[in-house]
Parts: sequence; C-alpha cells; structure tokens
Amino acid sequence: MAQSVELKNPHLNKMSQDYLYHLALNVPNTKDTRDIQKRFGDVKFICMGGTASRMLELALFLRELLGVKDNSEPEDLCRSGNRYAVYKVGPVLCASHGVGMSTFSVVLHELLKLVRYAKCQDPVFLRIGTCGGVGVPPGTVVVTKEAYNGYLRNEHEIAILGEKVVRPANFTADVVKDLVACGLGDNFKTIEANTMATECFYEGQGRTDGAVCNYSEEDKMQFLRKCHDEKGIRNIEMEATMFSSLTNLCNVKAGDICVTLIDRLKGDQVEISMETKSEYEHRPFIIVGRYIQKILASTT
Ligand SMILES: O=P(O)(O)O[C@@H]1C[C@H](O)[C@@H](CO)O1
Ligand SMILES: O=c1cc[nH]c(=O)[nH]1
Repeated sequence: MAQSVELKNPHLNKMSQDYLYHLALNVPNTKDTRDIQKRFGDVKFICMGGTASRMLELALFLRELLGVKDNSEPEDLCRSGNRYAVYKVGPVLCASHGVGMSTFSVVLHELLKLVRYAKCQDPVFLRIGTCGGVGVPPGTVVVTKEAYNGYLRNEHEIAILGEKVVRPANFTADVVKDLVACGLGDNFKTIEANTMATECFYEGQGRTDGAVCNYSEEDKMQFLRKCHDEKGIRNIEMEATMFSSLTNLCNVKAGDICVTLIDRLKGDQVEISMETKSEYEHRPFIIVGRYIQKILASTT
C-alpha cells in the first residue's frame, strides 16, 4: 500500500507553521496543507543534482519523455530564495543542490519536509550527478550501493550538539537494482559499485593539484588503489554518505547515479571539453528516464 512520508522529528508535530527558508516556500498551517498538496501532492520522484542548469535540462528531457504537454520555459519555483532551483514536470521535481553535502543537506531537509506536507505517496529521491572514476573509463555511469566517507568507512559522520554522530550510509536495494537494470544495452557502461563521498574536492579526494598538499603522488596512488581494491569503490563524489543516511533515517527510497568525468588512477585535472561533459551528463538522464517510466507504469 502506498504511504506518505513520516519524518523522525517529534518537534515538527508541535509547529503550527513552517517556512522552508532556502526553498522560499511557506507552509502557513501545518495541520491543513491542502494548498501544498494541490501544488506538490502528485510528486513521486525528486531528482537532484549539483547545478541549476543541469536540473533545467533534466526537466526539459523528462517533460518530452513523459509527454507532459507544456511548451513554456519551466519555471524555477524557488527562484525568490536565491539559493536552489526547483522545477516541476508532472510527477517529478528537479532540484539543484550545490557542491557537497553541506549545501545538499539543507535542501534535502526542506524537500523531505515538503513531500511530507504535500502527502506525496512513496516518493523516490534520486541524485543525478558527476564524479571522478576509480579504475573505470570516463563516461561510465555508477549507481552507488554503499557510500564510504573519507576515512573509508561505510557511514556518515556528523557533529550534532557537540557530539560525533555516526549513521549507516547505504542506498535502497531495489532502487539500485532497478537503476542498474535500466542501464543495460547502452553504448556506455552502467555499473553498480561503492562510492566515496568526501568533504573536499582536492585534499579530501587525494588530489595533488589543490592549493595545499602535503602528501606525495605515491601516497595518493596507494590510497586510490586501496579504495578500488579493498572497498570496491569505483567513483568519488561529495554527497552520497549524507544523502543515503538522511533518506534512510526518514524511511524514504533513494538512489545515487553519477557519470565519471575522469579516471583518478590516471590524473587529477578534469579536462574534458564542455561538449563531452554535456554528453556524459546526459547518460544518467537516459537511465533515470527509463526508471521513472518503469515505476510509473507499474503503479498506474
Ligand atoms: O552533481 P554534481 O556534478 O555537482 O556532483 C559532483 C560532486 C560535487 O558536488 C561536484 C564537484 O565538482 O560535482
Ligand atoms: O573528480 C571528481 C569529478 C567530479 N566530482 C567530484 O567530486 N570529483
């Protein structure tokens, strides 16, 4: 049976109104959310990625694929918040989240509250991103199974009230399986693998081309090989641990699907042309599009 989202925060039940500040969306009466339900109640997929332009492209791609009749420029529903862009295409929200887990966690908390207030049924949260590959050719699409932090632990670590809180960081098994199945038969590879999510693009990902670096090229290669050989890590990005742990805690289905822009066993600088990057970024769109069509067909 389809279910609404139940968040794990008893304080929310005591709030008579809620302003989703970064989304610039007001919930004036949390006990009567009919307005929000009317606007967002049909949402079944929340697709998220770093940039507003990628999310606009995704919205246009899905609009065509899903046959949503509308020729106007998709409207950024959260423009007045000046932080994140959110587009709605039929049952899909496409939201930007910025770089890294700290900016992503802000919009994720607010989107989770939005789907709760809107009483969305069984929403699936998907991150559609880019990443560095580890021992796989650029252009490979990686669907994350287990997310590892920069200490190579399969968990998300966060400071709360002055304490270290550690939470599991795994993605929903059936979402992973379905996404991978939707990636069969393309002229590029889609694989299921583990992902390292770091707090820093440069030192955190073992690059030697940041402003600061006090380890050697050999130290870096040893670490990257350890990621590959001992942890089954095939890509590195900056969100997967926080994303999987927060959605997990809220009992919400989630998947992380990213295309590799570089093989980190071969270098640090992301030098691909904008044209190639744009073609690569489109690859997860194709898979997510099929996934959405498949889920919609099985539930309607
Ligand atoms: O979704 P995007 O492409 O923003 O994801 C990766 C991970 C970081 O956010 C960023 C680093 O360049 O790209
Ligand atoms: O190497 C890379 C490329 C994209 N995004 C990352 O986080 N790392």
